[in-house]
Amino acid sequence: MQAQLKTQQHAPAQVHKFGGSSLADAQRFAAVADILQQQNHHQALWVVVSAPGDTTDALLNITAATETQARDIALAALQAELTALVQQALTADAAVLVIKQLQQWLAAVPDALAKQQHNDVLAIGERLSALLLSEVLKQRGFNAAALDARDFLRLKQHQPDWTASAALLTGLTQAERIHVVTGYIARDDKGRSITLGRNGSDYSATLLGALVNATEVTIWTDVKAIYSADPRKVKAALPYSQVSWQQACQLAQLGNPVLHARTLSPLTGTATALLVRSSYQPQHAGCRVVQQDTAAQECAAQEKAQQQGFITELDNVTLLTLHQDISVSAAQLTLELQQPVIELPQQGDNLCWLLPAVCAEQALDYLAGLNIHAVWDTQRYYALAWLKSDAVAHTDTAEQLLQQQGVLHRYESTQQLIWLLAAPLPDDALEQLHRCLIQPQPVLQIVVAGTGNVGAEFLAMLGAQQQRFDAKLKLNLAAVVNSRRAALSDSIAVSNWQAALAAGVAWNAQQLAAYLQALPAPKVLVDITPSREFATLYPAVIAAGCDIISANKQGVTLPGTEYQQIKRALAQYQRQWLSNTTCGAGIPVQRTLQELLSAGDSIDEVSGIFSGTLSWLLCQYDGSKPFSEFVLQAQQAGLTEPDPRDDLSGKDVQRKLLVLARELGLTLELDDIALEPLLPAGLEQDSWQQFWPQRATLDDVLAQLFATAKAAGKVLRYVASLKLEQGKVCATVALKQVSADHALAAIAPCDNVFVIRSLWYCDNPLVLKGPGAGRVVTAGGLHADLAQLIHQLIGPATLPAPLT
Ligand SMILES: NC(=O)C1=CN([C@@H]2O[C@H](COP(=O)(O)OP(=O)(O)OC[C@H]3O[C@@H](n4cnc5c(N)ncnc54)[C@H](O)[C@@H]3O)[C@@H](O)[C@H]2O)C=CC1
Ligand SMILES: N[C@@H](CC=O)C(=O)O
Repeated sequence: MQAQLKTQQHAPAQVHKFGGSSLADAQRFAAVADILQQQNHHQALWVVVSAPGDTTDALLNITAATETQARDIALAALQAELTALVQQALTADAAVLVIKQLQQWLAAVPDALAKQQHNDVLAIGERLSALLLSEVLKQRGFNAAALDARDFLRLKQHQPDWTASAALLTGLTQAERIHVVTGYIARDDKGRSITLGRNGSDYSATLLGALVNATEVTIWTDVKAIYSADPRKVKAALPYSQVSWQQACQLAQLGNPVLHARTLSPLTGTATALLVRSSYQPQHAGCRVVQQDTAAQECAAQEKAQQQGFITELDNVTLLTLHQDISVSAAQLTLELQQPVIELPQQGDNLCWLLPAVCAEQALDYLAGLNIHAVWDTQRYYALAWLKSDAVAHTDTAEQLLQQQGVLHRYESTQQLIWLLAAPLPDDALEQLHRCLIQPQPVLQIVVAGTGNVGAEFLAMLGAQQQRFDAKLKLNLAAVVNSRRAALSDSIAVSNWQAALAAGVAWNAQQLAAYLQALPAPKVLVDITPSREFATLYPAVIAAGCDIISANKQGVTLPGTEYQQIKRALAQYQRQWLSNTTCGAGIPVQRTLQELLSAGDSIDEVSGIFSGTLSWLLCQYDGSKPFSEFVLQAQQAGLTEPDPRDDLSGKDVQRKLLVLARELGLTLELDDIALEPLLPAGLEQDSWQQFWPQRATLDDVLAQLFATAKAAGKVLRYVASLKLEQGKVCATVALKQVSADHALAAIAPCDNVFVIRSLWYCDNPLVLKGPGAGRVVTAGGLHADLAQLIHQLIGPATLPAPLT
């Protein structure tokens, strides 16, 4: 039947469902309108709404009131509350009409109750939400109208009557209109109002999704994902960004509160995607329940599903034992009771069903009506179910833990394990169990931006790092990005990153931020690009919960206001930014300065050779061939900046000096550092390709400088200096001639030298020396930063045994 319905719908459609908490007050109505405004309006937009806040509970109390006076007081209180909501959400003119309508509905309540039409009373909450939201949307200029689901949605013995519903809906649909539909209510085949029970509005949304053949149905709620366990109890619960349809069905059967079996049923086997998103955090991409309608999707979803486990709990449940030859299934009883009924793996000849104790008597009555005899075990249990994953091979520790808590029954199938206990697990035991069953090791999500010289080397080393830390922590490569593409695939095999990137997509900043948001913490972005534009994304990256490791010097040298903005974001979100490779590549110069300062030393001067490229060039150049040929050689060895003129102009050294100045807490800008470039003026213009034909000018200047120095018995060195004297800062970057016995003369090509003078290192300075550029040392330095983050997660490193 659903296949026929699809052919009646032409325009692609989306359904968005908002629950009571998403519509609790006027601000929430405005937030919902904001969300709808941002949707793709080329698709027909259908909205399904629950009653505002606790309105349904208030209406249930009114229907249950036994005294007229108590009922009227409750009605008056509800009217006052809802009137205030309407007045706050709408302009005065629009509010008048809605309030008048509300008054009419509430005035009709006593009569409806007298006629036992309780469901008509319960419908008032959803009717108000639909009317109010459609008016809010109209105020924003949209063509919107409220639609009472009872005008088209028909159910016969709990089952949707697709033919009748589709025919009625066709007559009510208007093109280019946002239809705001009441959730939770429908009519039966006799035309009576019915309610759809617990989470009925979610069911309304998926029924509507099937009727209009929606491409997506989004359930907007107050959680941003489907979690591996209840995130209110288990802090380390993992928010999954995708679950398979099969997993969602199993979770629903186990009574998971996010999605219910009935919600899933109208869309099972269709092409409609189901999303769970938070209306409080609409920037999160949420969780997608994936239909497995293509081989590729099925494969990817299954692979993922095998790695994702879940723990769900049900308190106050009881057992029904039935003979196996019965004509009704647990799924049918679930529909009848609108409560989860879990069929336990069979042990012996009988069937065993687990269900909430509150509805046990109702279940027995229903079964008795079908002449089915069931035995009720009146013991109340706490049930803990584990939906298995391939990530966990054995459960010994979990079993031991649960035995200590007193397991009464245990049921296992290939996909699930259910334990019944006498009392709920304390939260710390649940946390421990989560560690055993869901995440035996913490996972650090790593996103790598930049796959050039250094980036490719970093990725090449990552496989070995994964193995080194394997026993304690999983390093998951969650994305690889370069200037053209992004592989945003949750889990990329490190050996396969090139292929993953080649199959990746063009990306933009918003997509990347949303992807980072959705990744479970802890997560780190490693910036190995040379891009200033990329560095400006840091505040959004930090807001998405990522730590940052950067080799990119652009972020650490942004103008003070932008740099401070990043620092503020780090403080706000309590994240870290490690940037040791931005100066001296793998040499731990910033770390040394940090340690000295934190121990109470005060730094007076940092000077020396900060450029590996220039150090290499000036050590290697002997006048035998043009200087530019050495530059090419350095570039090919991966020593230079992507554009080597960044080195030759001294700009790169100027940046490094600023990095160290900021490390010392100085509020310097790049222009505060006097710069004497090696590159003749004018040659820094245009592209590297345009520069190349003009290289003779550079070659001539260097030949002359070299000859002069040689004649004086000296060598050329490009020297940076940062001096702090009586509160004054003097920062310079310049070419120097130094004599052969000078400390900066006796270096190996590519060496950096950092000479640190301080209160404690006064007459005899502290000197750090070693290769300051190159793929391997820089990628190694990035891994040193990464290791620092890792050790914060898993504890300090175990050092190798001392040499004997
Ligand atoms: N080569 C060295 O010895 C050292 C390099 N560094 C720094 O490492 C960084 C990378 O250097 P290389 O690997 O040599 O550069 P590269 O030019 O070989 O690679 C740069 C990578 O960044 C990507 N990229 C550029 N703009 C991007 C953007 N806006 N968004 C995303 N990706 C972008 C490119 O597609 C490329 O994959 C630079 O910032 C450099 O200053 C730092 C210390 C030492
Ligand atoms: N070109 C740079 C590379 C590292 O930052 C340098 O050698 O200074």
